[in-house]
Amino acid sequence: MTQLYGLYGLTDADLMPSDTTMLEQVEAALRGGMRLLQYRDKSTDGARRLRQALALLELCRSYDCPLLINDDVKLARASGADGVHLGQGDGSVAAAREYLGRKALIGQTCHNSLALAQRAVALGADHVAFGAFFPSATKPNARPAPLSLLAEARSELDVPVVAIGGISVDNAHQVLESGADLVAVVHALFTADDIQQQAQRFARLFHNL
Ligand SMILES: Cc1ncc(COP(=O)(O)OP(=O)(O)O)c(N)n1
Ligand SMILES: Cc1nc(C(=O)O)sc1CCOP(=O)(O)O
Ligand SMILES: [Mg+2]
Repeated sequence: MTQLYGLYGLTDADLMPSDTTMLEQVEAALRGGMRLLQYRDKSTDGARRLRQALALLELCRSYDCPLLINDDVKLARASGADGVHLGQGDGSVAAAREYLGRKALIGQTCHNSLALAQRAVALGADHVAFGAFFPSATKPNARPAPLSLLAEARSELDVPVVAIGGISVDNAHQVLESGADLVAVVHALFTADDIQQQAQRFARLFHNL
């Protein structure tokens, strides 16, 4: 079973406008030690989304890094990705578990609510995400979540806990010391001048725990 731990990168179509830039940036993060990737793309071009998911999957496989698809269980199954990430409005976790099978990785956004996380796990999620812990350039209107929630989640839940929202190399220690198992990052990772080195900086924070 995959151990979920470490740096969790999310792709961003604005920062990665072509397949080539996306794959280059993701590969740099993988070389630096990224341990989980989410393909997050809000476009409606199904052919492009399938092509990109397949290309990411091939790349991720060569680094032994699982790939999750944001929002879209059908694309997760069609591409053969390792699983899916669902928001509260993205369909049922139980239906996703049924559709993708028992080995699939299924994460759900739980905002600032332990109750939502307990429900997600009861319905079949194998990891949960809380946020936003800091102001996010990618999602400026994300609902804030307190650091104290991470310790509570750690003691109440038996699944890996993801922290997201405005996480940087400088503030990540706060969510890690509070109990997060993974830090999910867009801006502070993929806008770095040297993405590989930036991923290494994030990865080192986990070694020092
Ligand atoms: C790891 C992780 N956590 C939270 C989210 C946000 O999901 P959601 O609320 O469905 O919003 P969108 O990302 O779909 O805009 C996430 N994608 N990944
Ligand atoms: C996709 C997403 N979801 C969030 C939530 O709080 O649920 S914050 C967020 C964006 C994360 O990007 P960055 O690292 O640039 O802040
Ligand atoms: Mg969503």
